[in-house]
Amino acid sequence: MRCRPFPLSVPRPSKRTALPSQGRRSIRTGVAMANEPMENEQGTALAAIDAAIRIIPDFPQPGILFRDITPLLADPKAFALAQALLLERARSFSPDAIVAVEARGFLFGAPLALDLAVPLVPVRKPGKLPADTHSVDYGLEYGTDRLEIHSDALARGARVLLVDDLLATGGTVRAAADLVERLGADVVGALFLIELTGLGGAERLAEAHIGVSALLRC
Ligand SMILES: O=P(O)(O)OC[C@H]1O[C@H](OP(=O)(O)OP(=O)(O)O)[C@H](O)[C@@H]1O
Ligand SMILES: Nc1ncnc2[nH]cnc12
Repeated sequence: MRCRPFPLSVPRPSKRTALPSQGRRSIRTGVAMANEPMENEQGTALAAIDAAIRIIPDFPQPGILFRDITPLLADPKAFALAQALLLERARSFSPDAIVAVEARGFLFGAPLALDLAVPLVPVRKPGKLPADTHSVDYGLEYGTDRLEIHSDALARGARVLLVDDLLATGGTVRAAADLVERLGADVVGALFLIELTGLGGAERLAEAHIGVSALLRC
């Protein structure tokens, strides 16, 4: 395994809040389980997810080790495992809305919003959203960019879970959090497939009081 599994850093849903459909289910089959040891099954699933992520050196520029999720997307079993584990974590935040960041964040955020039956709100690159927007500039591991959100996308006080594929410097999700807060909603956490450690992302989000959960740490 090239990345380390990142254990649950948020409380599991309590029996009180768990719906019948939220009970423990086999990651492989989706079937409810009685006493199977969750940790071993998670470890196996995380190893399969990790194995489906390809590392491309020097993309998009020299010195960057690019984590390519396209083999994961092309492997329905590994993709389903990743979504099942992300869903378990997402539930524990009890979000009212999922805010997902263009483009790769959409791939993981959209199925989570459907499974949780909460609104999906896209945060997009500039010039893509047709109605009135708020925008913010931010820095990337490789370059700078701007993000936008529709001004009417979130209710004031909504509990928002931010979703993206990967946390590097934290600039993207910090910018998305700024947009959410400008709309008067509350960021309850940030969920990732991969956290790259050593780039200060989790620390940067902690400064903004945003807790991070990720399936893999690299
Ligand atoms: O933590 P950070 O340093 O901000 O980096 C992480 C962001 O970088 C990547 O997106 P990218 O901007 O490359 O866009 P894409 O999803 O459209 O490929 C990735 O999907 C995250 O959104
Ligand atoms: N190293 C990396 N691999 C994939 N996506 C990224 N986004 C920012 N840094 C990245």
